[in-house]
Amino acid sequence: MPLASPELAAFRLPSALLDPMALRGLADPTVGLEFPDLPQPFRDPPLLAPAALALAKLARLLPAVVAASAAPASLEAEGLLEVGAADVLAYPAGAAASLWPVAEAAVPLDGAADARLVAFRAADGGVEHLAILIGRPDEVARAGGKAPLARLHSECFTGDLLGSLRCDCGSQLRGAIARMAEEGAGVLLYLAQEGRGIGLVNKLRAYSLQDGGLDTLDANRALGWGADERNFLVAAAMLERLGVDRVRLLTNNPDKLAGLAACGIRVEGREAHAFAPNGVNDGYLETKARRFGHLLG
Ligand SMILES: Nc1nc2c(ncn2[C@@H]2O[C@H](COP(=O)(O)OP(=O)(O)OP(=O)(O)O)[C@@H](O)[C@H]2O)c(=O)[nH]1
Ligand SMILES: [Zn+2]
Repeated sequence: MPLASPELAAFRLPSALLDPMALRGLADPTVGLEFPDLPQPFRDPPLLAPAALALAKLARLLPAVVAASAAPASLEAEGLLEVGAADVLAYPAGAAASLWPVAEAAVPLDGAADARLVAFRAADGGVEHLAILIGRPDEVARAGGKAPLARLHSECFTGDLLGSLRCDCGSQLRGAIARMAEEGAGVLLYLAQEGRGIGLVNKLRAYSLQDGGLDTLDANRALGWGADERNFLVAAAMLERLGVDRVRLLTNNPDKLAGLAACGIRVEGREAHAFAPNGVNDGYLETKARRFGHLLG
C-alpha cells in the first residue's frame, strides 16, 4: 500500500472516504477493500502529523489518523482531552526512564529452581515489564569476571505460551532460561513489546498479510508500522535498576547489541541463540537473516 512509504503521508480526505467502513479499509490492508484514487499527498505534511501517528502507535492501533481542528472552547464541551505534540513524542523515553520495580517474588521454574520475578512499572502506570532473575546476576556483574548472561525477550503470546511454530520465540525463551540455570546466573527481561512493538492484534494482522505472500518485514510496513518498533531504553533502565550494568547478550540480532550499548549498558559479548528451523518457521528465520541482518549462519 503506497501510504506506508515514505514513512508518513497526509492528504485531504476525498468525500468518497467520509465513511467509517471505507476509512477502516484504507487503514487496514487485511480488510481487502478497493479504494477510490487517493489525492496527491501534501508536500509538507502538517506539523502535528508525526505526533498524531505516534499517539495511534502508543495505543497499538493501526497508524492511520483522521485529523480535524477543534476550537479551544469546544474541547471541554465535547469532553476532549488536550495533549501537546511534544509530550506525545517524548512519552516513550520518559516512561522508560521512570520504570521502577514494584513487586518481587521467588518463582522456581522447571529446570531453574533459583528464579525470582521482578515486576517493573512506569510512573504513570503504563505497561508492565518483567525481569526473570536466575541466581544473582548483579553479584556476577560486580565480581569483575565474565559479565552475566542476559536476554532481552520481547513477549510473544503465540510462541511463548501457545507453542506456535511460526516463530522461534518459545525455544529462545526456554533455551535462555536453561542456559542461565546451567551457568548459575543470568537475567531475562520479559518485555511487553509483543510483535516487535506493534502489539498482538497488529501481529495477527501481519500474519494474515504474510499468509498472502508478504514477509515479516514487508507485512509490518504494509500496516504502516516500522520493521521493528522496539526501543532499548526500557531494557537499559531495568538492567540499571537491577544492578546489572554489563552483560553477555544471548541474541542473534545485531541491533540489540548496538541498541543496548547506546543506552549505556556495557555489552561485553554476544552468545549465539539460534534454534533449528521447525519446518514452519524456516522462511521467517531466513528473512531475519537476509533482511534484518540476524547472525544465524
Ligand atoms: N510483527 C511481527 N512480530 C513478530 C513476528 N514473528 C515474531 N514476532 C515478534 O518478534 C518478537 C521476537 O523478537 P525477539 O525474540 O526479541 O527476537 P529478535 O529481535 O528476532 O532477536 P533475537 O534476540 O536474536 O531472538 C516477539 O515479540 C514476537 O511476537 C512477525 O511475523 N511479525
Ligand atoms: Zn514469536
